[in-house]
Amino acid sequence: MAFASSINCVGSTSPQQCGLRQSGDPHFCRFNRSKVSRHEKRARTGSQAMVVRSVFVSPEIEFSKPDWKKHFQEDFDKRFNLPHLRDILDIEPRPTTFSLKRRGPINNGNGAPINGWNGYVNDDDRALLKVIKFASPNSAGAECIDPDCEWVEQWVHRAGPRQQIYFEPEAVKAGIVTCGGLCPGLNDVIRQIVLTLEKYGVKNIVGIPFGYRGFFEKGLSEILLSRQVVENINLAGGSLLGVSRGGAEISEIVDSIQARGIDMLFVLGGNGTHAGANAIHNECRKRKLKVSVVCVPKTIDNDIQLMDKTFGFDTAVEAAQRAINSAYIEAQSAYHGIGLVKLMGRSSGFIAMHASLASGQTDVCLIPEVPFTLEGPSGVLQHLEHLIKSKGFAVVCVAEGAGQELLQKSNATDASGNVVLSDIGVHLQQQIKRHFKEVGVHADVKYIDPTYMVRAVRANASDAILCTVLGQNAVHGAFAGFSGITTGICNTHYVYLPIPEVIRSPRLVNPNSRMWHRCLTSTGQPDFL
Ligand SMILES: Nc1ncnc2c1ncn2[C@@H]1O[C@H](COP(=O)(O)OP(=O)(O)O)[C@@H](O)[C@H]1O
Ligand SMILES: O=P(O)(O)OC[C@H]1O[C@](O)(COP(=O)(O)O)[C@@H](O)[C@@H]1O
Ligand SMILES: [Mg+2]
Repeated sequence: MAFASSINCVGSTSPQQCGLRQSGDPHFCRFNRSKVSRHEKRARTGSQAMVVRSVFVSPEIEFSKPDWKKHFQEDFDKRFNLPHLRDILDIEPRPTTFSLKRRGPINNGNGAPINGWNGYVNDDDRALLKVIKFASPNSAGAECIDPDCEWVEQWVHRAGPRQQIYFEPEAVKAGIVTCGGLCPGLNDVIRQIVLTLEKYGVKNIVGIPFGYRGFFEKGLSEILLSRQVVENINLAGGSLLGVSRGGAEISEIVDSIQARGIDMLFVLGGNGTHAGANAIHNECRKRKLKVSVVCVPKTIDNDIQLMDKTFGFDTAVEAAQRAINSAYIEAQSAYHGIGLVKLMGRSSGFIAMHASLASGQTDVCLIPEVPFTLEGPSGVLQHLEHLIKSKGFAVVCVAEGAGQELLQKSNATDASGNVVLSDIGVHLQQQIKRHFKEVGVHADVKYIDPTYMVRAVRANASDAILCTVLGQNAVHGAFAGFSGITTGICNTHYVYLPIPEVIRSPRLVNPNSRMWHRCLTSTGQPDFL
């Protein structure tokens, strides 16, 4: 199948770069050979007609048929439809208790707005997911649906308060849980969820300690939450509730949800946490429980699909940039100094790329999505030698998941099943020292690993705002009766998305994107291949 391998993602050479590492989904960014005749023709004539997809496209869509767009859109609407408690339960809504006006009634008691004023989101409101119309699959950063990159509208559900709600606030017990690793802004989101729940009139709010484990591990008890408890928690990093990996026993968790009488569960976490939340949602459905499971994506790596960014990412970049700045000062002040900074990014190099761009002080940025060699005339070490000889110092920024193929694999996994990576930072440090010793050139290598310092800081202003909106929207989503959804910012608008769509694969830096090209322009680095 020479053809299939020739039309993988733009600029990618491995399945990981197509988002296949976790999803194993062969359709994520590869066309079905038998159904793409025009594309095939182009590929065979040798042009660079390779296409990156921003969304999954069902293998059933036949691009050779004139009505493929209609089928795509029907399929898209079906997949992005939000699961609702009504799907399994015979329930009626009631007018909301969430008031948008300070004084006086906002509706006449049955939900109809007074004087035509209406500050609520309509269930039929939609936001456009993608706004660039690419002229060809070869346009920089093109994300296409079909081989010819035609314009296709992709509408997703708008987030926000609804006029009708599906819970009696006074009777609601709400739970909040934070899973995975830390991320700046967790406390901001917890705080906003609590404040918004109280605004609806909810009185029974609890935190589940230390992630999913808190549901069933002995000795861990619920933390009562109220405005008073959460008032100042946003002033510190970390999570008031604690976090953990592993321990996602779905049926035990749902038993525990039932035993505790939880009606709404707010789950803050990354890809793994979302998979767990979706499983909890499905188990609740199976048991016909009136439980709303709503996620807020938390990942410092910024690796959740479809979203502009996740909370904490801006803050992480700011903190990472300070580490790069220190490496720069150290390198510049030393005779033949080389500053080396390792940043987080298990499979996605967003922090390394953005921190390099923000600082403007990086000469070499290495990320998991872009393969590189260390040795040889086009290798990283030769380039560093050139930098030392030409400008006297150099700064390297590497993401933890970069260059794993150069290292010995440990085969170890953490409690959540994530592969424990080999340390590329330490490896680079050793290899740089060895190389310069071998070529007889003095080099003073200063290695900085600020990863946990980056993760532990409190959210900056822009993240604090993002956390506020996402926390509030999570509560609005639960009261609206949705379950199995997550909240996010897509193309500057706030939306709800069904969980499976955002965790098909981790979001990766597109090596053909303008942003990666800007990073290369800024660092001045060559291809290391
Ligand atoms: N596929 C999965 N199904 C159910 N639960 C999962 C899955 N993957 C991870 N989890 C659980 O989600 C939690 C967080 O996962 P982890 O990968 O550590 O962090 P993150 O959610 O940030 O990716 C852990 O408790 C883990 O056991
Ligand atoms: O040492 P820990 O706590 O397992 O965290 C390390 C990992 O956390 C991450 O920041 C990702 O965390 P999440 O999986 O929670 O999103 C990775 O970049 C890093 O590999
Ligand atoms: Mg994860």
